[in-house]
Amino acid sequence: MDDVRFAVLGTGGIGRRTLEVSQHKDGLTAVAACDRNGVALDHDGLDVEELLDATEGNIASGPEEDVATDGGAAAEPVGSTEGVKQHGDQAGIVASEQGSPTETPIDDVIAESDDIDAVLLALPNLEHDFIPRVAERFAEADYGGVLIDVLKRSRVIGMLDDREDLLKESGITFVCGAGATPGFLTGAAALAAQSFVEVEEVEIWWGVGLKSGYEDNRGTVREDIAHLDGYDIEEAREMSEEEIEALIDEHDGVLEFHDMEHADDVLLERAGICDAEDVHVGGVLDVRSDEKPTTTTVSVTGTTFDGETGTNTFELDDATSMEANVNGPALGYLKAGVRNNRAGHYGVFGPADLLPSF
Ligand SMILES: NC(=O)c1ccc[n+]([C@@H]2O[C@H](COP(=O)([O-])OP(=O)(O)OC[C@H]3O[C@@H](n4cnc5c(N)ncnc54)[C@H](O)[C@@H]3O)[C@@H](O)[C@H]2O)c1
Repeated sequence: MDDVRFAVLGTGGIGRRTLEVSQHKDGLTAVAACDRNGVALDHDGLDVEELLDATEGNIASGPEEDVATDGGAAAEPVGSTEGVKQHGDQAGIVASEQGSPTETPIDDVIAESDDIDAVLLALPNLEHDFIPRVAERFAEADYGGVLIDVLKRSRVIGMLDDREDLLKESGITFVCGAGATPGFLTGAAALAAQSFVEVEEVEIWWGVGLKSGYEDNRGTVREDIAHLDGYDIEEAREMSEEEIEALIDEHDGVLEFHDMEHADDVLLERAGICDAEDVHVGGVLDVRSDEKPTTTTVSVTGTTFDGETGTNTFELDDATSMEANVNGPALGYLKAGVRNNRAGHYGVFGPADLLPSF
């Protein structure tokens, strides 16, 4: 496992950090990266430092309305720059000396995918079928490697399962929901459940302090707003940057979420650990402080074989940031995906499927 060549689709808040964290992990070489405007490719390995410097404060983020909803090439960007955070001359990857502008960034990576072991999809998920459709395009091109996403919404997992035959035929190992929650914390719940023969409830409660990362994570914040009472995904997608700022002001920078539609539920159910309805996810996001507003915990309550009822709790240190807890696990799951792919295990896998079975 010392020769994993990987690509990142989307170099926003998450994708950039994945590239950065990968430099601290063994055996990972970034060979391709793209955003909505450009692509950087080098099979000998990208100069990650240069790419990060060029895109610092210069992410081609933005609302999803400029991503077409039908399949194929139409899913490429169509040029709107509304909401794009662009402090340099050019937005995103094209500001790097390794980047080239393109109308077809994802297809450009697919064209090179014979020499790529794994592709992390750090793309927005405001169009729920966007990531499944991207997976389909890789399968149609006969890609035989790992695809991995960090998406959050439960309903997307079914859309991936619907495409499992196509993915298997192509030799793709798709690891879904492999960020922090779902991802890291789903895996923690799967481990914590091992004491029990019956799991009654899984409670995930997260805290994120995002002051210094706020600019870089506006895509994620927009998606989270859709989970607030009175909001849905369409409204969140259509909100202007000013409306988002006004909403954040109203809450003094602190947003609290309950009963979020996070795929930890279906991912734990498909691994046989508990019913999706017994999984509850909520948390607190503070965009004005780097301190976590609350400690992130996963509590799994269940009954042991000898009739005891107990709660196993997994707690993250407040010193570990959201970026550390999304990207470390995403790359860890990516490596686990490559191990499985090389062993001929194809199809759709959740984080809990890569851990001890229940
Ligand atoms: N599971 C977790 O714990 C977790 C945590 C945080 C974020 N996320 C998810 O990560 C994803 C990315 O979030 P982010 O904050 O990095 O978003 P972002 O808006 O900062 O970045 C998105 C990137 O995708 C690119 N992009 C958009 N449309 C594209 C297209 N058609 N072709 C090529 N590139 C395109 C953009 O240019 C940008 O580089 C979101 O779906 C978010 O929900 C998951």
